[in-house]
Amino acid sequence: MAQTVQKQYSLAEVAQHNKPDDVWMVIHDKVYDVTKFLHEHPGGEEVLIEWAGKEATAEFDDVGHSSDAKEQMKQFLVGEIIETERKKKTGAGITINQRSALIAGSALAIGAGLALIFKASSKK
Ligand code: HEM
Repeated sequence: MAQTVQKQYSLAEVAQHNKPDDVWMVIHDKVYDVTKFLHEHPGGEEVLIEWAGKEATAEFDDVGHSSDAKEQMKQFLVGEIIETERKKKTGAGITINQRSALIAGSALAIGAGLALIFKASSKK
């Protein structure tokens, strides 16, 4: 099947679909219309309504949705976020996952601290 060009939406456009009878959301820079899925969502309709019109990537990932869920969400795909507003930049920008940067930073700081302690104790 040929790759179709996805419709481009701004975050502001998605934000207008924020009512219980019109629920869009952004997950990994893709736009989903989950209005018809609300009643079927195993995690309940409330969470979907709560994130209506919003960027719900972190929340979606935090649940640890199954590959079945990821397969299922494809049928609700209506487009993608315009390139300038995407979290994951392609081209000039780099992908920064702030959480993993924080973890890596802390690990580095702990490592440096331990190295100092070892250095100090080996001087004795
Ligand atoms: C298109 C979007 C979504 C689809 C297709 C989807 C699909 C599913 C499916 C199939 C499950 C059952 C468990 C699994 O297979 O992983 C599930 C559970 C769940 N989902 Fe979603 N989901 C979507 C978005 C979201 C969002 C945005 C949130 C939170 C803001 C959310 C929160 C939950 C929760 C809390 C559960 C229950 C987990 C449990 O009981 O252990 N989902 N979802």
